[in-house]
Amino acid sequence: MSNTNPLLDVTGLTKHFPVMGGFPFKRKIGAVQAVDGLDFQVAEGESLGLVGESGCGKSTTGRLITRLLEPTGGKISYRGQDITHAGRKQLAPIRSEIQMIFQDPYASLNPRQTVGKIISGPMEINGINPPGGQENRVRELLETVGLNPEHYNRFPHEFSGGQRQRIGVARALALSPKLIVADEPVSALDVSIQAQVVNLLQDLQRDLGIAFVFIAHDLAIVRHFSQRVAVMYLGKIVEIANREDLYENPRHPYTRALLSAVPEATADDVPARERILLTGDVPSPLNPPSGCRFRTRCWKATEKCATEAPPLVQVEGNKDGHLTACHYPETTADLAVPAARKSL
Ligand SMILES: Nc1ncnc2c1ncn2[C@@H]1O[C@H](COP(=O)(O)OP(=O)(O)OP(=O)(O)O)[C@@H](O)[C@H]1O
Repeated sequence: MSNTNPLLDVTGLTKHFPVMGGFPFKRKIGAVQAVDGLDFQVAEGESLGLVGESGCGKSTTGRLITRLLEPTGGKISYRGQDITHAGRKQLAPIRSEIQMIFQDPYASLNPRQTVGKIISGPMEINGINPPGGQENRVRELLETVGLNPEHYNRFPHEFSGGQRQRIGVARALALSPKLIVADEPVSALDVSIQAQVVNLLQDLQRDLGIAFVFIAHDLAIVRHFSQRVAVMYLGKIVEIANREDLYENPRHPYTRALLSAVPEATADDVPARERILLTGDVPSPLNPPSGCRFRTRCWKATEKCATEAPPLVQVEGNKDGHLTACHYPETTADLAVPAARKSL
């Protein structure tokens, strides 16, 4: 990706949710460090996958980018404009360009509104009357997402999960966005339907040049969709790289462990990737480990990992934006042999 004029430029993005307690007067007794100092860019028309286990801060990141949440720190620039703390008025023209698709196609559509009303909603709110009228545009959008335009007057409960997600996609397209944040858009769908919706999003990215931040807990889904992938762990990006580099040469032990859980078809003479089972739970973001946050589950951790947080830096010998945050990144030699695990 070109780093000149990214569509979205995020630096040091942080969101800490205050935790209140105490009696009789409630006061702040701590903070959930949901997102803690993220740096990444998204180029025009590019798809970035954001991957990690439940609770690592993916949805919070999506909501910060779309400014549904107010950041605690850091900076969000959209087309060179600082929108970190932009008010309603400054955000108005940008709101139409950045849209979100949600995980649950059942909860995200108003059951009392017709499909036509749901999809034209964003046009209505923004006072946009396209040439040919709103109804015409909605019918076009239904076709774009692979639904019959005759569905215009029907209600969400008349549709399957996959069809409902297509309606959600049509609504996101209504204002011709430049960037769509798709938050686990297929994880609530049957496996047989997931690929169809991913293919639809892929077509939109290619044909309409829309950039995507595609949030998923599953590296397998992101693999076919994203040109670049960022792996998150406990509020931090631990590795970010082009798709090929990330899947073929993971440098962070956590990425390697996540990838080892992705089923793969191998030829008879190629050994299957060794499965790395991480022990222990993800620590609480209320009180994350010192130094490297992954160290309590990492087979390579040393004293240094407990005292020094590793910065996200360029992988040695790689000039193409492959970054990792690890004091002891995996080497090509490491990847050839099973990970030696040790308890900490
Ligand atoms: N409004 C909130 N108030 C307090 N804590 C929150 C709030 N929203 C999220 N969190 C916490 O922030 C952390 C990150 O949550 P987030 O939903 O961003 O993670 P995620 O990676 O998207 O997980 P999932 O895949 O389960 O949605 C979690 O510990 C979560 O409990």
